[in-house]
Amino acid sequence: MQHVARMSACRGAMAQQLNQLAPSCSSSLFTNPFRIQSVRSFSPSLHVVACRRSSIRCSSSSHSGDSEKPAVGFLGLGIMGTAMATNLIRAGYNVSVWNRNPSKCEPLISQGASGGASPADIASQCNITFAMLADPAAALEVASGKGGVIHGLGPCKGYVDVSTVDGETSKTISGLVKATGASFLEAPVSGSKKPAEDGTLIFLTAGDKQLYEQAAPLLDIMGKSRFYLGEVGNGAAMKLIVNMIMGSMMASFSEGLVLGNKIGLDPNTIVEVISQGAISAPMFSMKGPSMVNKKFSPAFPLKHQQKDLRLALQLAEAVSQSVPVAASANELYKVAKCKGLGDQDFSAVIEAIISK
Ligand SMILES: NC(=O)C1=CN([C@@H]2O[C@H](COP(=O)(O)OP(=O)(O)OC[C@H]3O[C@@H](n4cnc5c(N)ncnc54)[C@H](OP(=O)(O)O)[C@@H]3O)[C@@H](O)[C@H]2O)C=CC1
Ligand SMILES: O=CCCC(=O)O
Repeated sequence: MQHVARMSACRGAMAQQLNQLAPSCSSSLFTNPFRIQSVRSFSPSLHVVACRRSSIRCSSSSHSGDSEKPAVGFLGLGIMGTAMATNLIRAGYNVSVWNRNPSKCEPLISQGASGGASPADIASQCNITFAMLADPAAALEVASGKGGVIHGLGPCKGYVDVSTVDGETSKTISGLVKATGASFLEAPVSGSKKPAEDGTLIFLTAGDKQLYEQAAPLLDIMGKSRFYLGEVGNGAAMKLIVNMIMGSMMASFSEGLVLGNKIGLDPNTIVEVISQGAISAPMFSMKGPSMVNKKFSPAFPLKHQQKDLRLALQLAEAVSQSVPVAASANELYKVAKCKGLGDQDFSAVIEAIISK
């Protein structure tokens, strides 16, 4: 992990140097919103064609006076936000935190973070503010409700929303943020509680390219790779497609375990057989043993997986695309939610199948 962190730091510094050399330009890299730029495939040639909007080029001094590091805000300290903010604190950043339920700020404050009275308060103190919130309603509330982020934002500030929301919500937040003169990046993540703790998330970003570059050293502390996908909405769409596939895979895996068990096969052996074949996936190997033991300690809460399937179905509906497998999986997650399993891990969807 230290190795990953060191490599990320080097990549960030290298990108920064190259960006200082970057000419003002237009490039086909930016005309195709789906062109991918990832840390794993970092190459100087990708960065030297980076366009920079000088109008939002600002100094990044922190409130502690450390001009090397921006002051960072973090809003939303659930399973993911707590782990991500912790990594920023451990990397030596001045981090200010806020959570709706303030008790979740305490462990971070005891590690050196500052607290804030509201999202606006945090945004006004910080250069870059991250938000990791439950769903579109929460993301909108924190961005623009009473005491919301936009009341503390302004020119030279950046807002990075890493929550999983739909593209329309993200575009609405982007518009509100940009109206203050601040810049906006959507950056939902692939990876769950453990990758968040280990700093190995995958960021799916879209929006202001300069903010992407400014936030890169922070993303590289929290993650192992990052993709820049162009216009706001593309990061959200990528995330929803990944989670649509994941939700269907988990439902199908659950069906196999339940059927196999019913006809007398050892479910642990099913997990082992799958792990050695072409359909092996880390998710099956990680979740299988605890599912067999009916242990659903939440890493990715089931209610969020159902939200993501719902948003993916809306995305498909908007372009008249049939997604019958995902639609069917969504029904199972709805049943599981009705059975009171919303706060359990999403692998608890197996309980919706067992009762059928
Ligand atoms: N867990 C995972 O594996 C992953 C989750 N995600 C996504 O990340 C986001 C967060 O997930 P996770 O950390 O697991 O979720 P949690 O349920 O653990 O945390 C949700 C956070 O949102 C806050 N929140 C909810 N509603 C509101 C509101 N109306 N106003 C202000 N704050 C609100 C909660 O505050 P409070 O504490 O006060 O309730 C909490 O801080 C979700 O969009 C999820 O889909 C993405 C990748 C992986
Ligand atoms: O949104 C949650 C994703 C969980 C994962 O990628 O393992």
